[in-house]
Amino acid sequence: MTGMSGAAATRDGEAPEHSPPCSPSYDVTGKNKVVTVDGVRVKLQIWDTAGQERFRSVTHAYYRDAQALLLLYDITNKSSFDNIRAWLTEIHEYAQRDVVIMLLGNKADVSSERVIRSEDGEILAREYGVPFMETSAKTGMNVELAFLAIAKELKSRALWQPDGPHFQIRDFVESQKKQPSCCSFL
Ligand SMILES: Nc1nc2c(ncn2[C@@H]2O[C@H](COP(=O)(O)OP(=O)(O)OP(=O)(O)O)[C@@H](O)[C@H]2O)c(=O)[nH]1
Repeated sequence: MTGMSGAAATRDGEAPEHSPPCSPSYDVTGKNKVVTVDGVRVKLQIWDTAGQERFRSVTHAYYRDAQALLLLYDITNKSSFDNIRAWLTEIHEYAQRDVVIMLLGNKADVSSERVIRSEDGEILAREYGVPFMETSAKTGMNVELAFLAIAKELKSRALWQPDGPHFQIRDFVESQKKQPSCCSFL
């Protein structure tokens, strides 16, 4: 999966306030995920874009109401990485100003075909002030962590108090993320 996925959170059992409209370009089925954060079940309603090639035709309504956006590139595909800047420009223009953004470099299991270094993802993420990690949908590396971090951030915002502790999503991701096992070809 490359491109963008959006998420909106509710406490489990509540109906989401906003849903993306129906379109053949988006998979809006079967993507609800419940994450338990400190005893609170947070339901994430997740939807995907169909792939980076079609990002220009994305209907902005799909992510206008998203509370979180996961931007995925494929570490074996340079154009998917190059498209991330265009996604970020779109987000800046059309998404909610306080949307939670996370950058993910997927397919970290196929190190032999890697063309994007982990540092390149880190540099891009730092430039935009967003958390970053590499993932593998195949092995599951860091996948649960990505959803957990989003759920924690959204729960923290929902329960925000001026004097309360503030969850720092970037620190959390940095402290928890696993690095891909390195590097049989080096
Ligand atoms: N090895 C490996 N393969 C993956 C991983 N994630 C996805 N794939 C494979 O990559 C291919 C494309 O995955 P998709 O999820 O369809 O990617 P997409 O960018 O959403 O593609 P479109 O929806 O067709 O635009 C599939 O064959 C997946 O099995 C991963 O982390 N590791």
